[in-house]
Amino acid sequence: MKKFQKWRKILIGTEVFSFLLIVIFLFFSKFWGALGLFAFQVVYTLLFLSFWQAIKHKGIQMDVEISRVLGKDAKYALNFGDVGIITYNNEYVCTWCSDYFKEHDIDLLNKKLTSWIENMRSLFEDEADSIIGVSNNQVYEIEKRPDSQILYVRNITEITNLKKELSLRETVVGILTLDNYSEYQSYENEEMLNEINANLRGALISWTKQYGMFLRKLRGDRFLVILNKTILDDIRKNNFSILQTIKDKADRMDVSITLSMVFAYGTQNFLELDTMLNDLLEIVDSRGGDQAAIKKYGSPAEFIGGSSEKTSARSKVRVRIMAESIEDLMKDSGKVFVLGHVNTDYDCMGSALAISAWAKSLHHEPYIVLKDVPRDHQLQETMDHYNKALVERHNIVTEEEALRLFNPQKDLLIMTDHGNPSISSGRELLALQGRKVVVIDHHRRSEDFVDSPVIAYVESSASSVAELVSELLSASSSTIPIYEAEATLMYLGLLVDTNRFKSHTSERTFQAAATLASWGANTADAEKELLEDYDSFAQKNEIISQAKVFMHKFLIAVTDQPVSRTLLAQTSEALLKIKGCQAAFTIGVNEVNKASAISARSDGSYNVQKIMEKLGGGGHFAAAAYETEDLNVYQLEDRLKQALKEEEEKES
Ligand SMILES: Nc1ncnc2c1ncn2[C@@H]1O[C@@H]2COP(=O)(O)O[C@H]3[C@@H](O)[C@H](n4cnc5c(N)ncnc54)O[C@@H]3COP(=O)(O)O[C@H]2[C@H]1O
Ligand SMILES: [Mn+2]
Repeated sequence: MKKFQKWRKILIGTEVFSFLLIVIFLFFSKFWGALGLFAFQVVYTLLFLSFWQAIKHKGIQMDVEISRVLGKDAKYALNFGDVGIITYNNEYVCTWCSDYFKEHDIDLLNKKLTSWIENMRSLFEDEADSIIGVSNNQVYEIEKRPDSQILYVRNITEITNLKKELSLRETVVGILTLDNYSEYQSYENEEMLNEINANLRGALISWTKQYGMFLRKLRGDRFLVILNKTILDDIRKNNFSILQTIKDKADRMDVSITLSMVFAYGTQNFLELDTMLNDLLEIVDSRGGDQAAIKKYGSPAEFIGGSSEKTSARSKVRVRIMAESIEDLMKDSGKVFVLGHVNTDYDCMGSALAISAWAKSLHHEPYIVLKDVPRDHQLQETMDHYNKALVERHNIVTEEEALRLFNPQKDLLIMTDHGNPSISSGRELLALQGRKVVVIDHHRRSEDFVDSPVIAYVESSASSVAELVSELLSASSSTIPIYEAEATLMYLGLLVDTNRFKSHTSERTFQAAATLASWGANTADAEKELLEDYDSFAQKNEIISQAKVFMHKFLIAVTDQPVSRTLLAQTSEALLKIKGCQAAFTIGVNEVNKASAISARSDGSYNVQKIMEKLGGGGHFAAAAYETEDLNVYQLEDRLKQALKEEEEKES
């Protein structure tokens, strides 16, 4: 319309000019001339206005046909492909459109295009080259030609519906497992087993029937199910209520059996699905069972449930078998290299020392790859205290030194207190071809787990690796040189990881503590090692005073000052002492790498691991953490709050 504005100026110009002429005629008393001119002016104005009105109403429809612009063949091609073309002006008003729109009863000419499909805006604002929009239940794909004001439109309703339908019919395979069932099978009497089968297996079978799944028993405790995406969505909507049903029924019978389910989909390659299911089963098992894991091919796995901390299911038999297997592997290998995690803590160092002593007892040269790796400063102080004994009995080396000594064909790597190569002190060692790895860990296993370990002893039911290792060493028949220094460091690992026997403890934890005491742990002085200096005490209280209540049951404290990860952990632990606080989160800048870090703790009734995993971190049910260089502390606080809210909505 813009270029027609000049016509308005011409009209006004001529009107003024003829008005002046009329005045001049009147001045010279030429009445007839004035009257004639006036009549002409009226007719002229009326004509102009009606022309203007017509343009406004009908638009500047220049009678352009595609066939004239592009030739007849192109017009047929466009008709055949059912493609429409639109041109528009700077105000995003349609200035011309092809016959396609008339044929489909879409009236666009001279209308704002966004009034037809709202999200076309992103095309105009150059945010996207093509969009998918919906109008009148029809789905259109609209593409913009670069550097011009032309749009191509295609109706993709049918394809979209087919795709949706296809994805709903997509095959999903799953495996359902009753955790711990096999233990009962070996120890319980026939009568009890019958009751378990009738109650738990019965409930499971009728649940799968209710949803119309295909079900086949693989073992006494394991079932294969085949379903489709629609059914999976239904189960999800129901929040996998069967998990709770099984748990409740088991509670009533006083057996600790829970349900684990894994589902895989997203590929037609059944071998691929098989691998996905096996991986998921392992992950779910090492996360403690009682949960569902779903994985779409190519996307990260999603975990649902797991709202109970699994009670210890690690049988004495399993401990003995593990101890024997690890020992055999050490015997068959050359040197043994023990790897820990960065930000080394008591548990990691204590268990590394114990494994080093174990290897030594089998006459193998052990190396602990934890030299020059950032470590907790209290740990450093304790190690300084025991320096003489430690230097005498252990080789602590840098990764560089280890790389020179390491022979991938013969030597053995043992990862302790971690299973994720990216936080390992031996990242480059782990990347070498043909290396043999053993993992001993108590963290719930995440997806970033080291590739093809020979043995993975991952027990999330254990309080600490110190607990696991003290059991392993007790089961070994060799005489292991562990004295006060090693035992005290392990005992401190146990103390810190259980927040001084307050969380994540089981009967086995206290047994481990007793074992460590019998090996010479200085339990009386251990507490003293954990005393804080005044500065960190003051800093901690300063952060605590900033803490705010969130959603009535969380406490969140934020500081933009550089602090140690340990201080963040200690602050969250301190916040838990406040009444009504189910989970505490402390956010600060990690003094080592300047990343924004969160340390999360719960009183055991809330799963903080789930929240940290949602952000990209990990940990355990009651103690978890996350670190990122992409957000500042306040942005991280917002992300955390959002995650807490989302989780709450999901739960309700
Ligand atoms: N970037 C990340 N991504 C994914 N997961 C992450 C992560 N950073 C930490 N985690 C996980 O979160 C758990 C808690 O870490 P956080 O730093 O709060 O707490 C750590 C550590 O800061 C704290 N700590 C170390 N020395 C301490 C001391 N002297 N006094 C008190 N607490 C201490 O004890 C906890 C030992 O944690 P543990 O290794 O068993 O378990 C860790 C680890 O599993
Ligand atoms: Mn640790």
